Amino acid sequence: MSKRIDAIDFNVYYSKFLAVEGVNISIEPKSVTAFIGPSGCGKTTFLRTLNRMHEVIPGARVEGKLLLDGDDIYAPGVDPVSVRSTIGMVFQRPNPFPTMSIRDNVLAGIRLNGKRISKGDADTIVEKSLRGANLWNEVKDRLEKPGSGLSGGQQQRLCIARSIAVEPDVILMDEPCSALDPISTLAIEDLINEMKDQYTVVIVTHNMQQAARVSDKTAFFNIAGTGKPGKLIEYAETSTIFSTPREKATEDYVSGRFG
Ligand SMILES: Nc1ncnc2c1ncn2[C@@H]1O[C@H](COP(=O)(O)OP(=O)(O)OP(=O)(O)O)[C@@H](O)[C@H]1O
Repeated sequence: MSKRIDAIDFNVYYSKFLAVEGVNISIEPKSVTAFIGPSGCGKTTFLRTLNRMHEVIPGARVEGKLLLDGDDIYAPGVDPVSVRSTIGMVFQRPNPFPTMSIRDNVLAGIRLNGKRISKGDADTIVEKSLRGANLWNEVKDRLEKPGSGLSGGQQQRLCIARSIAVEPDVILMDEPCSALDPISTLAIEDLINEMKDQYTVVIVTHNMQQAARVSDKTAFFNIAGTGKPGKLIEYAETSTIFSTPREKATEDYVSGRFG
């Protein structure tokens, strides 16, 4: 089930360094939201706070509220591991477990959560997840072969299959196409378009055309200078951000004048 995310007066620190300051944003369910902005403005940092991945870094912490359908994921007593199975993540470089079979890669998240499942249920999940990641037809005859034998684009779709196998509500993607060729990139973009029927999708991208192609809403982050915190400058419908943004900095960035 797709869920809504609300960040309220949200600050993100690496020890004493305030990396992202004062974010207020509401991310809609069943939609794709893109985070754009120049290098170092905190896109990845903020993305990683959305499923509590940020806090695995020693000294890293947050302030403010982060609500998933109204429930604060940072409230005392909330288990970060369960947050991460509800809010999945796909990384820049495809990272399937190299020696594991394609089938076991899809099931890895479920097994990590300690769930016991029958062979029949596992078969169903593997097929459904691989179909959901548009990979089934390409791998159905070699499910027992290692995941590392796939092309880069196929490996990334395998990682997407692995993240949807645990039936998350939200999928976070950190530049999921940056290591891929243009054809594989288009395959992933098509997939992102389909995924929003079921999930809340948030994607960090450096590629402006990609943001324009795949996202419903776009958040532009910026940074005033080295050592300064990144801030959310403007958040609106993607078509507005790319045609008639409210802020000059947004216009300069999307028209390629800086960044
Ligand atoms: N592990 C870390 N420890 C300390 N500071 C960090 C760490 N990771 C990132 N930072 C700092 O936090 C700020 C935001 O970095 P972040 O990687 O989130 O930006 P970004 O917008 O995603 O950049 P890019 O587009 O280059 O990936 C930067 O000043 C960066 O140096």
